[in-house]
Amino acid sequence: MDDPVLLTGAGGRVGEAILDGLAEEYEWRLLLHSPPDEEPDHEYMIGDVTDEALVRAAVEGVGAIIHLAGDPRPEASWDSVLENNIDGTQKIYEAAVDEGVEKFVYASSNHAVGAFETDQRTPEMYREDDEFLLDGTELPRPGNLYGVSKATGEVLGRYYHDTYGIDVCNIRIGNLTKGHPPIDYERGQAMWLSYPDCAHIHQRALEADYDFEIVYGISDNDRKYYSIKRAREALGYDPQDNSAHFDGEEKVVPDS
Ligand SMILES: NC(=O)C1=CN([C@@H]2O[C@H](COP(=O)(O)OP(=O)(O)OC[C@H]3O[C@@H](n4cnc5c(N)ncnc54)[C@H](O)[C@@H]3O)[C@@H](O)[C@H]2O)C=CC1
Ligand SMILES: O=C1O[C@H](COP(=O)(O)O)[C@@H](O)[C@H](O)[C@H]1O
Repeated sequence: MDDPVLLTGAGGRVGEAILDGLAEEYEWRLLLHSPPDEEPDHEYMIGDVTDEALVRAAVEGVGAIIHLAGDPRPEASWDSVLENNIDGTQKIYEAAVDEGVEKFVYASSNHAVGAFETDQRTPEMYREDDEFLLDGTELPRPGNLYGVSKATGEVLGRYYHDTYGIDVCNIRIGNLTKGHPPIDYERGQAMWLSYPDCAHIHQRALEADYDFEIVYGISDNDRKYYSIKRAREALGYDPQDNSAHFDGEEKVVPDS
């Protein structure tokens, strides 16, 4: 990717993981919601993704967009996800297709399919010996309004891809936790995404050739109920981390 890459929501956790791993790899344009405490090392703009004029200025001249900005709280209200997640995502897509942006990488979520985790399946589905596996071809099944907004973002991508030809990769991110998997949280361990694997899957989404994809963004955890086969095949994703290699905060299985 030779053109600049717009990273919305750059001041958040996923943005931190991406910039930790890929700061030097691209010419970044960061979209921040509020003024940063420290001067970023990259070009940046400040504003809200629901501000059409700001969004058009942010998108001008970029070749790809990683769209993270939004309300990430599973308990977020309808008013908040409608404005920040759904309207904000539609405004970015509209500006992207008008600008001729090639690739749109969208931060979807495990919560777009959270209602597959039924009382009958849990907690067994979070364990290594359980065979239940979602692969991205299933219909969305959100368990909260935040999940509805993430599924809607995927559908917006489908529309903008089919109508305008923009390449779209929806990454259903699991549980991003820095340094080690979540502790005493089986579900979180099954869908852990390490910071390095988060940067890597986003780099692959910027580099790979595809049309429209829905993939799961988790590390190569022994416990898993999301398949990473499609991410491997479509993107060339090759995760290096596994929550089973940690005992609490300690990594107990060394890198091979
Ligand atoms: N952290 C995780 O484990 C997961 C995150 N995601 C998704 O990844 C994205 C980023 O999440 P995090 O980094 O964890 O959240 P975060 O809250 O740390 O970062 C989100 C950033 O977006 C900004 N933002 C929110 N509304 C905005 C608006 N209307 N205009 C401009 N900026 C706005 C916030 O100020 C914040 O800097 C979200 O879309 C979330 O749904 C999905 C699955 C898992
Ligand atoms: O989509 C998201 O998912 C992660 C993981 O979900 P959780 O139910 O295990 O907390 C969540 O932490 C993050 O805030 C959210 O945006």
